[in-house]
Amino acid sequence: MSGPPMIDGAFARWLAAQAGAALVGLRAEMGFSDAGALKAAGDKVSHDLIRTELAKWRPGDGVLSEEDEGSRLAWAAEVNSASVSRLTADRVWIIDPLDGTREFSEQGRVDWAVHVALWTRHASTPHGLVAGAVGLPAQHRVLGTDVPPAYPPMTPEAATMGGARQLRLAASRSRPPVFLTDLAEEVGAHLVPMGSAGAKIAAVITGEVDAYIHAGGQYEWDSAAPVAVATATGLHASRIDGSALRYNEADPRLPDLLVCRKDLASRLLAALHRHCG
Ligand SMILES: Nc1ncnc2c1ncn2[C@@H]1O[C@H](COP(=O)(O)O)[C@@H](OP(=O)(O)O)[C@H]1O
Ligand SMILES: [Mg+2]
Repeated sequence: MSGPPMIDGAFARWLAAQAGAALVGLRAEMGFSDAGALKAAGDKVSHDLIRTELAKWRPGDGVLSEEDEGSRLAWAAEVNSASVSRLTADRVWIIDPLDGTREFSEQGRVDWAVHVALWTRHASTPHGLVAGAVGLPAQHRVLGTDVPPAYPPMTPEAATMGGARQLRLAASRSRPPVFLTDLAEEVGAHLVPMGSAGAKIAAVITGEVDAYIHAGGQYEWDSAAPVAVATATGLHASRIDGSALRYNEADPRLPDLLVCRKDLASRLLAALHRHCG
């Protein structure tokens, strides 16, 4: 019997591709006249598909999903954390079935993504992410830890900061951190507004932008898969105070992060310290 790949990284890529194809089909079928209906259907179709395949092919693993009330409310007072199975599981899939839901509902936009990451309790890295894939269906690509992309090229202009080419900082289209305009001016950068944390981190991975800074709110599922791929590629990924990103915590809120090439990390962290430390 043929099935999806056995190896977790390749399985994550397969799952992201399956969900991506379903989402592309949904956009074609529903059109863009009712954005609210398209967003709701996109979240549901992708979540149901990923949940079904995980239950079938990885039945013993835990799941933390944006669309799953049970895992989402693990920190809330009314939920007994002992009853949340992912908190005692050794392997937990952290998924965002549709990241950049808003952009998904806008015709022509390609900055939306499917996130599939695997966290394990005994991983050797602080973030604990051992596999991951970021599907970018409208860009016809999936980035994954199974075949980590090449480290992005470093141009001499970017290395000198303030040289001929300005640094490019990806930022949320709809909720950029309030300090980011001042910070960008200070480090000689210009902002590149984009939807979806996955699409922005993918843009750092491919070298389209030099860094992604976010603050003010996000959850583990918004960054787990893209951070897994970014770090497999050798990029820097941390909280904006430089501390480690941690996943499968009882409280899945993970409100800020910096992803960039390693050569830029200390300068951007110093600037972040000045602007919001
Ligand atoms: N202040 C905030 N609070 C909570 N979530 C936020 C947030 N800012 C961004 N996000 C989430 O991070 C993802 C990327 O956001 P953005 O496109 O603005 O960069 C989106 O995920 P979803 O599309 O999965 O909801 C969005 O909901
Ligand atoms: Mg998201």
